[in-house]
This record gives sequence, C-alpha cells and structure tokens, in this order.
Amino acid sequence: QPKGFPNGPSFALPFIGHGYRLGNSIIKSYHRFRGEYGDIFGLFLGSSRTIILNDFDSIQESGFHEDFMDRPKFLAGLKGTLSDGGEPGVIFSNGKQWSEQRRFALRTLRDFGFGKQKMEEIIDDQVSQLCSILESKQGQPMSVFGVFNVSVLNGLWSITTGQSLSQDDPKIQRINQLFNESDESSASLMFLFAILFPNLEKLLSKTGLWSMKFKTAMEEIGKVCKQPIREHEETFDPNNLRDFIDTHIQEQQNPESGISFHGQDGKLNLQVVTEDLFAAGSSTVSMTLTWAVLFLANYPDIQTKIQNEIKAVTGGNRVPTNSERQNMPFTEATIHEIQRLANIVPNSVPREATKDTYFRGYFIPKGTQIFPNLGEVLMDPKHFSNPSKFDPSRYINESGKFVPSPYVIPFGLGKRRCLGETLARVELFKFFTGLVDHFKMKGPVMHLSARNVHYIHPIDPFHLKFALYRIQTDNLKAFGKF
Ligand code: HEM
Repeated sequence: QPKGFPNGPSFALPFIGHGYRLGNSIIKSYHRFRGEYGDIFGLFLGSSRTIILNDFDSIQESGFHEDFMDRPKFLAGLKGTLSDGGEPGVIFSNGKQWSEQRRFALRTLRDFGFGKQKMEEIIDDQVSQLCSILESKQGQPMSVFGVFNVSVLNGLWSITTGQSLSQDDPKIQRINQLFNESDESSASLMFLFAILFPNLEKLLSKTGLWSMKFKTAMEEIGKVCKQPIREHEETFDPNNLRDFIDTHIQEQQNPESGISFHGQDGKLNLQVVTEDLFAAGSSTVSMTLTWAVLFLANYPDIQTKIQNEIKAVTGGNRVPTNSERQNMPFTEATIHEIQRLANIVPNSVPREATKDTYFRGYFIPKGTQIFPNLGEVLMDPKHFSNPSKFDPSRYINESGKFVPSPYVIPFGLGKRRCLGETLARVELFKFFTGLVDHFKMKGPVMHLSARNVHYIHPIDPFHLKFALYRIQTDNLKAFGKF
C-alpha cells in the first residue's frame, strides 16, 4: 500500500486480494480487523484498493467529504449510459446528474400526494391486504420468509405508476420473482467472480455457458418498468399529475429543469430512477419487517406492551395513523431497536475517492473504494451498553419519551444517505403496527443470540431462511378495513 495509507492485513493475492482472509462472514472478519488495525483499516477486495470505516465519526465525516461522493464504477454500463458516458439513475450515478435526479426524487417522495392518493393511504391498503392474507391462514404455522415482499413492491408500484395491483397480479409476482433471483444471485460466490472478472463473465454469457442471474433479472425488471412509462408518456396531462412517473415527465418538459432531464438522457434517467426505487426500496423494507417478526416472536412481553400502546392511542378500534407515532414512544423505540440489530445494509453502499486526497491523517489514493461499516457502529459498546441485547427501553428517558440514538444509522450518513428514509419509516411503522394489532406472533425460541443474528448477512436469503424457522400467527382480532 502507498505510504500513509491505513494499515490492514498483509499478503494480498493476485485477483482475489484479501478475499481469502474474510472467512465465511465479512462482518465478523471486519470486526476482527478493527480490533487489530483500528477504526480505519485498508485492504484489497479483489483488485480494488479499499478502506473500511468502522466508527461513527469517520463514517459521518466521509459522508460529507467532497472527494468521496462518487459510487465506484464496478457495475458501470449495466443500465445504459448517458450522453456524457455517465451512469443514469441515482444509486450508481455521479456528479451533477446524480445531484439533480436525487434532489428530484427526494422532493417528489417528500411531497408525495397525487390526487386523492396519499402515501399513507397506499401503504394502508397494502397492510390491509396482507393482514387478510395472513388471517386466511387461520393461525396455522407458516413461514414468514418472503411474506412482505409483494406488499412492499405493490406499494412502490402504486407510488411510481399510480396503479394499484392485487397481491396475485402476475406483473407484481414476476417482479418479486426477479428480485428474489437477483438477491440470491448477488449473495453468491459467482457474483463476486463476475465482478472480479467482468470480461470472462461477458465471454461466458455470450457463449451461453453461464450468465449472471443478477444481470438478466435486472434487465427484465427494466423491461417491466418500461411499459408503464410508455403508457404515461402517451396519456400525460400536465394538469393532472398522477404519480412519480408523471412528475418526472413534467420535469423533462420543463425548459428550466436540469440537464439530466433533457432529451434521451431524461428518458433513460426516468427508467433507471424508477428501477432504483424498486431495487433499493423493496428487500430493505421487507427484510426489516421479517426480522421484526422474528424479534417479536421471541419477546412476547414486548409484543403485549406494543399492543397496549396501540389500544391506548386508538381506543382499540382502528390502527394508528403515522402522525400518532409521536404518542407511541415504546413502539418507536422497538422499531429503532429492530433496525439497529437487523443491520440490513451492514457495509452500506460503497463510494470511491475521485482524486488523491487526505482523510483523518491518512493518504487515500484516487480510485480507492470506501465502505462505511454501519454494522460496527450499530453494535459499538461505546454507544450501546450490552449491544447484543434486544432492549427497546434503552431509548426511553425518565419521562417516558422516545429519544432516538444518533448512532442508530441503518440509513447511512452524509450526502448520499438513503433517499427513501421517509418512505421506509412510514412503511415500517404502518406494517409493524398493523401486524402487532392483528396477530400474536409466536415462534420457536430463537437459539441465535442477537449478536449472531447481527452477524448473519441480512439480505442473504439463504441465511435468513435458516434463521427464521416458522412463525405462528394467532388471530387476535380483525376489524373494519383492518
Ligand atoms: C429499511 C429500509 C432501508 C434501509 C435500511 C436503507 C438503507 C440504505 C443505505 C445504507 C443506503 C446507502 C447510503 C450511503 O451510500 O451513504 C441507501 C441508499 C439508497 N436508498 Fe435506501 N434503505 C431503505 C429503504 C429505502 C427505500 C424505501 C427507498 C426508496 C423507495 C430507498 C432508496 C435508496 C436510494 C435511491 C439510495 C441511493 C442514494 C444515493 O446514492 O444518493 N431506500 N439506503
């Protein structure tokens, strides 16, 4: 490594770098390296020079460091290329076009409300459909793995396209299947292989010997998203903006809008931003909810406490509204604690140094990948006493108020922090209270300690399936729409 670069493990091998030192859990290995080399350590992931940031202060500072704003180019060109050669969309885009599309998407999601369709109503509808499906199981043991996927996807479909689909609609079922395939593929060794050796991957897929499922799934998701965009372009009415897609089309027609909305670039950006919302906003929310069920099933007292809190706020004949959250400190605290321990995006999304630079006294050469290791902060004993313990009461002060911890950072920190945080928080609250209000969740006692749960790669479906066993739902009550 160059002089002044953060210390880290020695002996990187050609092509795989320190891959051979990571064992079967990257999360555990990083924890060990932090103990050996300190809060910031360096290593080679494949042939990419990388630094891993493991403490709150460095993650926060890096989030605002102007030389660390870009995403790495390893999936470059996957979703098409803009006229300046850049990446479209938000997740993997960079520079001016990233900031324009991000600002637009943030604003549109924040002010969301098209016609009579408010965001909360869309989510309520999904919660209600899901509860009916679970009720139809009549308390029989069932696996909750994947149960939330379609509801969350359906909500996103409504927000982006304005169409409300039923749970068994073939389109939404297909998107769900494709995302499952792409999640499984991106958790596999072959995915790593394809990223390390892109040319070989291209050759294999051209000859039909092997193709990266992640890529084919994402391509098909792209095609599915194209259809409603085409329909919206044909029926667009500037006086009646129906949804996210319409709002983007309006921006494309506005001569004063940013350059990334103009011409073919504008069309490609709409396509990829829509896909990005699906890609970033589906399994993150549904996996968090799945972990929520796992924790609730293992802590029946907490379940009862939340049921009582819901009853106290609503009088027991409806589910709470999003604005009633402030009167439900224990529910808020429990969701906060679930997000801390579920650790859904443990290493966040990587960024890249755009030039040779200095960070906290270290020299960081251009092209270095930066991974904010959020999981280390979420479990840091400096910030959480007995961090392995599932304990929502740690966020409740003496006067019974919910006090969120600044160190619970599942959405990341800085200028590229999660764009869908507001939506995710509403979804988590609505699905969570809807479920607890309807069902008593029981499951086999979790033999895994919270620390072990934390170490399982949360979006690796095989591991989660292994951890979840079966959860039994007992019908408590069903009223009105809910
Ligand atoms: C529990 C749910 C969620 C979690 C834990 C989560 C977490 C994250 C994290 C850690 C990042 C990377 C931040 C960084 O690079 O600093 C991210 C980025 C992003 N998230 Fe989320 N997310 C969630 C839900 C959502 C939802 C619902 C949406 C949208 C519908 C969304 C859209 C995005 C997008 C577009 C980015 C890229 C932002 C950028 O590069 O500027 N996420 N998310």
